[in-house]
Amino acid sequence: MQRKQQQQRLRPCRFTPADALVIASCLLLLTSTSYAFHVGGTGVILHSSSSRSTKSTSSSVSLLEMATFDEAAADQKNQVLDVNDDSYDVVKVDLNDGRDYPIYIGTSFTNEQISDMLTSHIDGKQVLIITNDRIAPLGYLDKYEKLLAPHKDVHTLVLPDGEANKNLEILQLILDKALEEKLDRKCTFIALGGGVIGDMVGFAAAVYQRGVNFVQIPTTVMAMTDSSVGGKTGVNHPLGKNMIGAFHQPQCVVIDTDSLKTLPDRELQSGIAEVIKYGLIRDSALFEWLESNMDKLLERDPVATRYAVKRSCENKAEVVKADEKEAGVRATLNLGHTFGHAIESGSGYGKWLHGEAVAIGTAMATTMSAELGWIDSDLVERTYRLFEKANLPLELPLDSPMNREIFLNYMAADKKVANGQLRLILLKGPLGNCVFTGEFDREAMVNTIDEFVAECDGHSS
Ligand SMILES: O=C(O)C(=O)C[C@@H](O)[C@H](O)[C@H](O)COP(=O)(O)O
Repeated sequence: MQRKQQQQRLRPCRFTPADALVIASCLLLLTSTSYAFHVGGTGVILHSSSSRSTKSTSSSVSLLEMATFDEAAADQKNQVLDVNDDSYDVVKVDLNDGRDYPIYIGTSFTNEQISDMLTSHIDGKQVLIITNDRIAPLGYLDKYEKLLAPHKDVHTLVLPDGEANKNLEILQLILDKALEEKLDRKCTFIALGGGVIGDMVGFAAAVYQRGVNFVQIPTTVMAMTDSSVGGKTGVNHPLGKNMIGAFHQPQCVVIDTDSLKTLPDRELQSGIAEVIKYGLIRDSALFEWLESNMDKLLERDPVATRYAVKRSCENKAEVVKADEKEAGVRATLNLGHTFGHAIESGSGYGKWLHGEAVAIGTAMATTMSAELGWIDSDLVERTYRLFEKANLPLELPLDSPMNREIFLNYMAADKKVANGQLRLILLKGPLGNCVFTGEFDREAMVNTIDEFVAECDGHSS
């Protein structure tokens, strides 16, 4: 492990009276009811408990409907898919009300294949392709525009790249464009880009004329393995990440892993954080495969890449099917995100790539799980080693503004807070098992935060 075992030499925090009040009330509120369930490994065990009532929620039904994933995946280690480069895979996202949709995953799709896929999922005549100013000059926008032009009335919009631009002001530009072009309710928005574009375009589609169709064409590992699937759309607010949004599912997701050829290394590594996440929370075989194949992923080996993308999409589709609107098990996809989102918001959007913040957040969740005695040190070491192999950060830099106060403030507003109680996803048991719970020792959480901020500027200032 490279991360230093930081001494808990805690200097007194300098809170203003107002800050102290906020934090004190957060900590008090966080000790109310508790609700936990356990997911992972070769099955799904539900154990929900509450100090006020015994909850038998609908999430128990969807949880138990989940397949036993590890059995099917038992032989994954060192295995790569026997895929023909000319073929493609389809992972289906099963939803109710006829909203099922396919995720097409291929390497070097032919123009005809792309055109067929897109036109078969775009009903109306009008299309608005939205991308960013990093993707557009690389030729992808031209390519999709030309492919659709013989069939559709195509409009395009290029937005500024980056997490700092995932906000209501930039979202407004999408709505302005749609209105200027007189796009009607039958139109389809196409999100061509990474997670920021996908989340924003999806949200614009959710609210434009109270909802129009949209299609995801992800171009980053982050978007291919996570954000383009499952219908979480939205924008950031200065007071919290993804705080304004909607659940709105796409018509289809078209993943051409060829587009990763132009992805900067840092972005590639950032996306791998979410792939590691699936391994940690529910797919131990994927984790083991990553332990053996990380080099191939970093070298952009097409077969390994496609395998990681497909496996991630299968995991995500399975969880989304079980719990589309995050009533329960879907929250497990948030491993490391409560800490990570606090880091993204508290450091200023754009300072960290999402996956980098999630990597540090996952290191925090892993450290806390170990401090609680829920996982053994071997799992902590394997987790750290895998993130290190992916060149992902596991600690905050010395110049980070983060401190305990900032962490707790953002975490108290996390979307998983219910009735004042903060719930976290923590690892528990062998690799591939996690819990979503509010029942944990607060001291372990605060100790973990203190350990990670001990040498940061934010702590000492
Ligand atoms: O799809 C989900 O559900 C996830 O939580 C996946 C996350 O990896 C993703 O970052 C998501 O956008 C976070 O959502 P949020 O609800 O925590 O804002």
